[in-house]
Amino acid sequence: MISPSEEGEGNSKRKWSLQDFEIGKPLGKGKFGRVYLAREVKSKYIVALKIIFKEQLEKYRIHHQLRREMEIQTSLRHPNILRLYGWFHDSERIFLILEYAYGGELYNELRKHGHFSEEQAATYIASLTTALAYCHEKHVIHRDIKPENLLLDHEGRLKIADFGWSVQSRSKRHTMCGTLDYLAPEMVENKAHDYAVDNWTLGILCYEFLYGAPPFESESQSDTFKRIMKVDLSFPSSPNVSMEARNLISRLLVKDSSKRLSLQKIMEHPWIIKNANPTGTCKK
Ligand SMILES: Nc1ncnc2c1ncn2[C@@H]1O[C@H](COP(=O)(O)OP(=O)(O)OP(=O)(O)O)[C@@H](O)[C@H]1O
Repeated sequence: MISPSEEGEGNSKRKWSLQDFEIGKPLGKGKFGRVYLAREVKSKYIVALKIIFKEQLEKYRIHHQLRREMEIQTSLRHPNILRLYGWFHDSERIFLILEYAYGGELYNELRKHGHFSEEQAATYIASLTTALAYCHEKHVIHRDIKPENLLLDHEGRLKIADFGWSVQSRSKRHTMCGTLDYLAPEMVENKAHDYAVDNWTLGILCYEFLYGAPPFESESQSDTFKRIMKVDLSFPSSPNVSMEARNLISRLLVKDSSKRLSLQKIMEHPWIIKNANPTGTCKK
């Protein structure tokens, strides 16, 4: 079966419309739209159709952001990045034709189990690392990697979704964005930042995957802020978390962004080598 994109390159040759799809059950609701399971009539290919109301985009003045998100996501081809096959619109709505992630949000898995095993956590971190290396090669910094933006396919393979906050750039950035818990010190302080912000986030996620909560979580935003700035990191005693895992986390949560472990070094780290499943799949 061919995917909608293989019929024509992106949106340039193939013009999609609502008639090309049978709409199925709702998959979820976001801030700006709803997502439905859908099937392309001709190929019977299953996709997720995200519907965004133009009125909402105008109200929140995010049409430029969405356009950027769509352009970035259509240009990326990686097994751990959710495909955006194309888009179309009518007078009121914009429709995004997305790869369907059968396993839903990684966040739900994490909440259901409390934390992941070392094998699962390492597999997700390795998947994220290869996907980010690919993004960085293309000069894309994601900047909003958090469990809610990570989906799972039918084999438990991680897919990065939601490029709303990502930027395509060769220079250091200054914009403030994202949820505080996952932000690197240079972003909290609004200093210039570069690709190493994603490496910090990998450290945060690795901690959260293994312990069930992000490391600097606090009662208030200002306390989280202070803890990030101090890199106030502690490891609760847990029989499930090895010394090697803690070593990797400590080498990513480093204030000086130039001293953080590189993506290549993450892939060579003993904890990843020992625990990550090379197929990238995780059976529950
Ligand atoms: N491609 C997909 N495959 C399966 N489920 C999806 C897919 N995309 C979204 N979903 C589900 O639909 C829900 C809403 O997605 P959506 O992207 O609109 O919300 P969001 O991630 O909260 O983003 P935003 O904050 O930008 O609105 C998600 O929580 C997810 O469970």
